Amino acid sequence: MSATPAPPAGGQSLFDKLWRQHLVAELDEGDSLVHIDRVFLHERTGGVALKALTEAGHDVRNPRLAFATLDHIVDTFPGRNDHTLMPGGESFIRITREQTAQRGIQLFDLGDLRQGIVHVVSPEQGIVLPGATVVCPDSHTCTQGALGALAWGIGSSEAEHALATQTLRVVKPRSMRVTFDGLLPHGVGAKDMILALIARDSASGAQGAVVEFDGDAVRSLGIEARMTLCNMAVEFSAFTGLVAPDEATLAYLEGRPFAPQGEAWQQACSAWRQLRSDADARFDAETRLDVSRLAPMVTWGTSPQHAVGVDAQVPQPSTAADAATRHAMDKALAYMDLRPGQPLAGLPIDAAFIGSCTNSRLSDLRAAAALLRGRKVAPGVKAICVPGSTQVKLAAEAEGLHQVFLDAGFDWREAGCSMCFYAGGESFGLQQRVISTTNRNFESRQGPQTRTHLASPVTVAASAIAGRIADPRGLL
Ligand SMILES: CC(C)[C@H](C(=O)O)[C@@H](O)C(=O)O
Ligand code: SF4
Repeated sequence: MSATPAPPAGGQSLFDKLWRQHLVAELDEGDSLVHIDRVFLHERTGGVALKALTEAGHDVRNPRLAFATLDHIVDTFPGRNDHTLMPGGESFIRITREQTAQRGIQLFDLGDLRQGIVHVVSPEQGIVLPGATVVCPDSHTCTQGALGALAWGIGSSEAEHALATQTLRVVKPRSMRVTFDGLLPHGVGAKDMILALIARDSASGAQGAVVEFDGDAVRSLGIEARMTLCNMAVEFSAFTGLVAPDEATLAYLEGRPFAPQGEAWQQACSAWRQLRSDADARFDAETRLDVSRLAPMVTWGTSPQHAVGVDAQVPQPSTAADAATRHAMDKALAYMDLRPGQPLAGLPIDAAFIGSCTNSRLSDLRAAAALLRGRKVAPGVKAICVPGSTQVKLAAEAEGLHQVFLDAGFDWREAGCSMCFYAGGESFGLQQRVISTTNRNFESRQGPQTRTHLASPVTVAASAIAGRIADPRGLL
């Protein structure tokens, strides 16, 4: 172990600054010990981590800095109770309740108005804050980087370490900046931006880097849309994603239950206004993407990198750069039951899903509802809307959005992950074709042999009405 070196003058990225602020010590073998400001847990992985900690005889270092929610396997059916469709799922719920109660950790349980998907409720409650380090045993923790935090997904044993010590051992990741230039066309949003980036640079494009998203197109996104952008950083193989906080971030956080109040709020704002990359910051990698002519994006295959504009055709594996890519494309097309050169628009769908930590916030539901108002889901299409949190659900209901979804023919559910992730219970059915606002289109992700097409909320809404993959632009 050695003393922390003096900070280099200038040239620091936001990530460098956050890293330095949290560095406790440099350890051997290139590891660093970093302070962890918040640990968030959910019932699928968090209860197990707490139980292991109990069995090992360790205390939770600071229970007030740990939070838990029920989201992954709980039912989302209206009038739900503790029942879950996941075989054996009740034990995950029970263990999470027992362990959080024993440890004095706040749990956002069913019936608690703060319940919802972990990455939706953490910003909503003001638990994640600019400049904070936040970890959760869940890969989409990167979502929370949208607030200017260093937030990343960890494994269960790391969660135990973080709970017991309020620190983690980490090898400092490399850094990358992605600048989105231009202004987004009407009907095109954050989901399309991130799918376009991953499609262009591949699902391994970030190679474990902390990716800072910047540029005019990012600055003009609302905070919830920035969460959509950061949510899929992990699908780009990033360590995490983040956006430097600005006045919009501060306005979003002001008055949230766990955000600082009064004098402490003013002090926090002064510190947060310093959180940005220096003009001469150096990154290990840099790339840019102009969004001014971007089309709504839809995936055709089984990786988020298999995405094209909704007005484009399924690509030809014969044009792939190498044999491995060609083979992967052939396999994806066989799974998806598609032919090279086939137009994506017009492809009949069986189901439409609006939800998940990618696209289930109030702004997502408003955008979809604006398109659905006065229209009906095509006959034979199963359409489901699952708000990301109980707060989102209540806010949507207060605006009458639930009625728009119900009138159109959508199910209106309780908050949770639901069919974003097949937990062994509810699914769309064998080989059903689903257009979905989620973040993963892997084989069987939404149920056995389900064929998932990822898209934005407006593209999913337009497709639900058409009964086929459809371009939302003419309908907005
Ligand atoms: C179950 C959980 C560990 C998992 C994750 O880490 O992301 C899930 O949230 C997912 O989206 O696949
Ligand atoms: S909504 Fe989906 S991606 Fe997000 S945490 Fe839940 S299962 Fe994972």
